[in-house]
Amino acid sequence: MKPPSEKKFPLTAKDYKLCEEIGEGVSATVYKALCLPLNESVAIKVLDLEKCNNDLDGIRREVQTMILTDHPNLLQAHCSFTVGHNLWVVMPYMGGGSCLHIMKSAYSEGFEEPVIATVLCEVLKALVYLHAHGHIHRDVKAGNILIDTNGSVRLADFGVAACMFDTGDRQRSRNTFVGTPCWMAPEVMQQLHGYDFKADIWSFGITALELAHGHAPFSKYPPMKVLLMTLQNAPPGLDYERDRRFSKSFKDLVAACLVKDPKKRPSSEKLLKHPFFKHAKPADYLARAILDGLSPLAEGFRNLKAKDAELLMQNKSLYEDKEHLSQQEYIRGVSAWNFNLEDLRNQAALIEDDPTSCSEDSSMRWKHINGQNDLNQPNNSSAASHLEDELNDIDDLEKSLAAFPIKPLQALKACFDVHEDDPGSPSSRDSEQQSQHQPLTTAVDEESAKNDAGDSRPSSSFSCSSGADLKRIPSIPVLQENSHPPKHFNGDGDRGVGVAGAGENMPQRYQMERNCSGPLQNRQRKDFNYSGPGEDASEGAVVERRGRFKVTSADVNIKDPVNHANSICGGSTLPANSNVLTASVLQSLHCILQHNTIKRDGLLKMIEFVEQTSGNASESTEAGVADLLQMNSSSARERELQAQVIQMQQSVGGMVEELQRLKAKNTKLERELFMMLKKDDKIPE
Ligand SMILES: Nc1ncnc2c1ncn2[C@@H]1O[C@H](COP(=O)(O)OP(=O)(O)OP(=O)(O)O)[C@@H](O)[C@H]1O
Repeated sequence: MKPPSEKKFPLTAKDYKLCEEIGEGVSATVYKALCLPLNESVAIKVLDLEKCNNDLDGIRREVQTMILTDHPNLLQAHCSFTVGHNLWVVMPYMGGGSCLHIMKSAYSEGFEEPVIATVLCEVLKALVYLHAHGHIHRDVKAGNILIDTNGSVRLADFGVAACMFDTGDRQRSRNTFVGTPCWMAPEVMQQLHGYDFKADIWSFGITALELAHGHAPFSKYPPMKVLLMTLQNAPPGLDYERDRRFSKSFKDLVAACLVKDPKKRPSSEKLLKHPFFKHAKPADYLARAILDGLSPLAEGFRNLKAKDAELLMQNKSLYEDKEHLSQQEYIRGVSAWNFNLEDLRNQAALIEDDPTSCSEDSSMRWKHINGQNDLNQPNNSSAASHLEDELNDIDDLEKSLAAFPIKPLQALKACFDVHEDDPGSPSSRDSEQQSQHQPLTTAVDEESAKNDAGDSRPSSSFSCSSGADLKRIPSIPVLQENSHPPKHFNGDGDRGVGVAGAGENMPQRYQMERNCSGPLQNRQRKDFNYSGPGEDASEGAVVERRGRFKVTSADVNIKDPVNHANSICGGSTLPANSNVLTASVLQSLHCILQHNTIKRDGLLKMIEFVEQTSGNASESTEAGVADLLQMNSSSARERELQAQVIQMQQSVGGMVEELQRLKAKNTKLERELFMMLKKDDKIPE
């Protein structure tokens, strides 16, 4: 319970003087301000209720939680009120800014271990308090860890906090998809059985990695990829060469938090007893260790923004291509994005449409498929390398199909249907079942991932939608006035609320455009070509976007080994040294034959799989299929799955046609070869 506030913060905009911009989030801009009657510096978070994607409940919950909580490590709001269509949340000013801000300003490689231990220990105390009071924070990350000039640490941003005691409709919110993808626990992504405070422990572990490296794992990837990697890969950790500088206890702590099964993660209370926190130091240590020498917050923020702008301009002149530019913005901004379901859907739609190949580590795959590596030798004909590419495509295809019935996809489908909030969503299959389909893992290159992450704070908002029903928000009371603080903190968000203040002018916003740089489809399109190494060791495959959602034969025509071989042996004249030619053609033909055999096998497997998936639904005892059947037959999800099966069947048809075409070419080539050999035989005569 929070004691009544001694100070009464005014509830009208005219009592505050907005100064510089000090931060920008997905849905808000934060200003340093002066509370005139109290002559006190404050931070004011200005949320545009018309633009932001939050619902009224979410906003109200954030502010209520911020006001009601009372813990030295939680950022408590002084008060809030509406100003026109904006909500102003008045908070203590934290002069050091967020850990993310500090890292971007001066510690792009992350902090030293004692700093990390100190920060995390304070954050964990806040989590212990929140969890004990029935709250899940749901957005623990460096951007939400604020540091004051004296080094004190507070966890901020209750924008997505949920109450574990909620029931009924509000409980449903814990079966929905909230948070920022890189920090999001697998069970939050899956939404199969809801989640609890252990989701914060996962985010806490990711935050530990973020503080250690300067960026969160997978932060360079688009949200969809982050989802798939989080669900399918081994949890990230401090396992790399560059992590040698960290102690065993730190590595242990991270490993304890980043366990996929939430039941196996420790509670916040238990975690606080972890030996790692013996390294934690008093707050003033932080002030000395990381704040000394940093420029004032507003100036630092301006510099970062200018850097961002410069980078964007550079990219613009480099690429001139808007889509590519959007990609760059996207990559830089991903760590600050809140997850937006609509965009995820858009990404999924894009995945279905995008025919570009995204092959990875092709040589590995070739070996995997072919069981030999001779074609990878440098001397081999280019036909062979084309073949290799094609084989990779087939492998993608097989991999995609093999992965189709497993849990992550179901989970993602569940995500798309989030609004249905289906409690009977398909239950998961174990990862062991995945493993039988898992193709070879890609080699990892964390350093390159790190370099690519860019880590510049975006100037951006990603998901601004006008949200028709939000129009009513300003007319609805938002927050209990701080002049009547609640007597009890019982975790119930349904308290009476009051509105104060209205219609004051907003200051001129920093004229930098926010990052609403077009629909995600456009941003993503080129990124799909990215085939760089993943950041973390994988227990399963890094999922190919294209293959995961739609199997097409589109790529088969891109590099046609048969045509290539044709170009070697075709034409009306024969080279002088026909024996050499014959040998090379023979080699090519051998490759083609081999390729066709493998392709045929791939097709057979695919046909078999599609038949199984579509044909035995009624009798299947397989968990995934049975789970699907539990769903209402008229559900949108089932229809979607059926549509996918049909799509796959069509793809199979396409592949069969393609195979026939290749076979015909093959026969023609064989005939030509035969003729050539015959001709060769005649030469001595
Ligand atoms: N009280 C504060 N004092 C100082 N700086 C702050 C304060 N609150 C926020 N900031 C700065 O503003 C940035 C944006 O904060 P904000 O809470 O608006 O994020 P958000 O909109 O919730 O974004 P996200 O969704 O990414 O968490 C923070 O990362 C921090 O650098």
